[in-house]
Amino acid sequence: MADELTAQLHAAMPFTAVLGATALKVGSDEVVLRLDWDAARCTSGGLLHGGALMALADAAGGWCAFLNLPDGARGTATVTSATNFLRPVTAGHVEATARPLNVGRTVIVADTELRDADGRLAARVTQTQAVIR
Ligand SMILES: CC(C)(COP(=O)(O)OP(=O)(O)OC[C@H]1O[C@@H](n2cnc3c(N)ncnc32)[C@H](O)[C@@H]1OP(=O)(O)O)[C@@H](O)C(=O)NCCC(=O)NCCSC(=O)Cc1ccccc1
Repeated sequence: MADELTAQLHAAMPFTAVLGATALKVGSDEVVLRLDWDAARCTSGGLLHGGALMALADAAGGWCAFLNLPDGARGTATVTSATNFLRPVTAGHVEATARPLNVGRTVIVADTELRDADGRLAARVTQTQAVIR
């Protein structure tokens, strides 16, 4: 099941394959993606790169927004994204859980928590996704 979801993720958003993200759960109420810590994904000091964390969160939030699109919409695009990095990820993995904060006619706001392998909140991302018709 996870392999199938990951194949869907990589087909829909090819950069997630380059990133090395995997999909654990996909639904309109919650999308969960995962990224393993790896030295190649780090900035200095062995910290998982902020851009990698933001890319993971964007993919989770974007997929969640897509699954909440109103009838007649054909897609979604990120128009703003705000991130707070609350603690570094230096080992293990990080999981991004995206949920819809508000589903509007023209804009969907997704709220995404990134937690480390111990379940600690490492970052929080709020994204605004445009509804494309
Ligand atoms: C250090 C601080 C910024 C502030 O912490 P505070 O508000 O004072 O919070 P608090 O005291 O509660 O500590 C919480 C935890 O913080 C850590 N820690 C705290 N102090 C120190 C210290 N002196 N030294 C070392 N670590 C320290 C420690 O783990 C601690 O946990 P513990 O208590 O040991 O269990 C923290 O929020 C942090 O590391 N955030 C993550 C930053 C990050 O990983 N950014 C991404 C990579 S950068 C990038 O790629 C750029 C980029 C971005 C975007 C795009 C492209 C590129």
